[in-house]
Amino acid sequence: MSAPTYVTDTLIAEDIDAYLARHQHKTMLRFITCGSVDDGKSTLIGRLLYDSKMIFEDQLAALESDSRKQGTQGQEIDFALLVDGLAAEREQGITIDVAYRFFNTESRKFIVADCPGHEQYTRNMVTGASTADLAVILIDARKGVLTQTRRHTYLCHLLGIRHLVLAVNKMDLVGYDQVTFDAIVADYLHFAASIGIDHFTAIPISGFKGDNVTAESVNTPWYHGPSLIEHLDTVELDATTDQTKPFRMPVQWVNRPNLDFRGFAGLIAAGTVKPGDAVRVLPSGKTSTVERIVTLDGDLDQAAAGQAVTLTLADEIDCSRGDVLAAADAPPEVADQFEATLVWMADEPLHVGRAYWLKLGTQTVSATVQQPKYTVNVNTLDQLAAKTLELNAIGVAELACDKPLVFEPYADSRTLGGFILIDKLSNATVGAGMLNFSLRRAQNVHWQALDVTREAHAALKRQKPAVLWFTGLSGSGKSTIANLVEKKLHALGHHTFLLDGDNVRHGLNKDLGFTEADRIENIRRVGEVAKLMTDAGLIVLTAFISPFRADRDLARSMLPPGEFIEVFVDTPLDVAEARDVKGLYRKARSGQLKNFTGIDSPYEVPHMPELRIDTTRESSEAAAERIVDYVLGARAEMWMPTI
Ligand SMILES: Nc1ncnc2c1ncn2[C@@H]1O[C@H](COP(=O)(O)OS(=O)(=O)O)[C@@H](OP(=O)(O)O)[C@H]1O
Ligand SMILES: Nc1ncnc2c1ncn2[C@@H]1O[C@H](COP(=O)(O)OP(=O)(O)O)[C@@H](O)[C@H]1O
Repeated sequence: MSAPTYVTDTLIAEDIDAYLARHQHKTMLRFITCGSVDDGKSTLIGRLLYDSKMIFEDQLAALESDSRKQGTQGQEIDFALLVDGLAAEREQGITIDVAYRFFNTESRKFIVADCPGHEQYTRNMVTGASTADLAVILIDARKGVLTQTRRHTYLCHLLGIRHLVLAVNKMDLVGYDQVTFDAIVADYLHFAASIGIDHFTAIPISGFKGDNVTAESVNTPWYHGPSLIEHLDTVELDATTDQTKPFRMPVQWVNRPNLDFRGFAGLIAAGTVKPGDAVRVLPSGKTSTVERIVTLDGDLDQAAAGQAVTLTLADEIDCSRGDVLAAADAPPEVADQFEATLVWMADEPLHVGRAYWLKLGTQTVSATVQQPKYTVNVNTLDQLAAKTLELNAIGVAELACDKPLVFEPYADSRTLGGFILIDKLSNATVGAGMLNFSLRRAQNVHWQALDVTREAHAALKRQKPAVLWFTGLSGSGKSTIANLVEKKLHALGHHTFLLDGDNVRHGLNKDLGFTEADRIENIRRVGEVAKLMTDAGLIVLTAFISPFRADRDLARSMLPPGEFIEVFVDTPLDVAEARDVKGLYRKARSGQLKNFTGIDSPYEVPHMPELRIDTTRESSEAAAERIVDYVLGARAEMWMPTI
């Protein structure tokens, strides 16, 4: 095989338009390099960049002088310096973030993600691997297959990378010995097969000397396969494979410049599409026919996976951002409960039962994750029992969404099976996940349409249902005020029910304690019960500390707008502690009671409660009056009962 010719120009050397024009016909391969510092990952990438002349002259000059200064490779160029951009990283000798580099050959453009090798950077590696077509797993020929080789391979496989290259590096240091190479390959083959990998390409290389990297090496006459760059240049791309699958296009946005044109724009995730093809809009299931395929360069007769297009349909059907257009006869599934594999990416662990935003392509829903079925020890691949997922943990759990998702298992489609979880308050990405399958549960349990509706229940009681959600520290006055409010409402002929923390914890929630996870579950259940009670037409009062904002917000989200009234009983800690109605603060201070709210367990104050009661200024009686006025006042006037 002859080595591909490199493109020798650099970006600054020519006009950007000419550059783009010259490269636009090229296909793109995204790949990731895995291995630890000592395996020579940065050196290898540095060499690929250097040999493809994708380094600017000023960088080159700096590189040569840096190489001499650091003296890591004698008088020779240390390619790793080119890649290990961060100063801290150079000092520590580790690659800490995902760095993306670009280079190209005559036929392909490449984006390489240089991912850190250490276990504490699993999340970074997952980020890089999730979009890669190929992974280069580097092994030091002197060391062979190590724990981290197995970990990286497992992660790459988990993240759906179909092409694996086992680059046995530093062959120069083992005298280019074939026996060493063969033994490593046999060892790796054994492991790869055990986790379901059926093929990989093994190449003996020296990133430092250049053997089999960008050209065949004379030092390995026993090796007859391609050099690394030849392999990267010819390996089949995911987009090519995806074209043979049924058509799918998540709708990115609806293009409606005037009344005569309505197009659905998106990136085709799989398959091909032609005018005249029957398509189905999901989740609604409505069908239509493709009329035109519009692009900036004019209409197309056909488009395929990887292309960004705008489709117009023959019928005026509902379709908006987040919907998926698919082949009418082979649509993806729609479901709201799944088993998924999750990678936890936040310092704060997963909160079982808490609602997160789940973003899958253009679809966003609210989702809760259940206790993991197990987590995977990424070094031994053992499955372990776990209550939650900590930073960098990988686990399998069930999750439930508040709305159906159009999806495919991740193994079939990264686009329709891969998702991220976002913390609703901080907006930070806390996890990444892969949908494994839908749970039939959701499909077989249908909402039962009740003849006596919630409106009918409420109308008979002549009241607008509501949840008065009292929140505040222990001893703040929640129970006292809620009791008074209930008495007043009752006296006025209203149908009410008070759910009190102490009482519910003796029955429905007697299995729960005061850990963060248990409090989340406590509030989730109370939210569900309160919602059912409003369905029955009641005015519900709840008196729980409910210390976490996200959980109160979840309870709020279960109800129609205006029905959830958050009452923040705002009593400073020192005042509540001085009252110490139940003697619990004293116990907490003396260490007899752990996880006590305000002492060694947090309380997140509401940002925008409907009502705030400062019990140091307002008597319980006055507060109760004010709350009753609010519930029966402006809110109620707007409401006319209908049966
Ligand atoms: N560790 C710890 N922290 C806080 N509270 C404790 C704890 N242990 C027992 N108790 C008693 O339980 C009551 C709070 O239960 P809640 O269900 O309201 O708590 S939470 O909403 O789940 O946080 C609370 O009642 P109130 O004082 O009425 O708030 C306490 O009496
Ligand atoms: N303005 C007020 N509102 C409510 N409670 C008050 C007020 N002032 C003093 N208290 C006293 O504070 C204590 C609150 O206890 P409790 O209602 O059981 O609180 P929580 O249910 O929040 O734990 C009661 O002893 C109550 O008499």
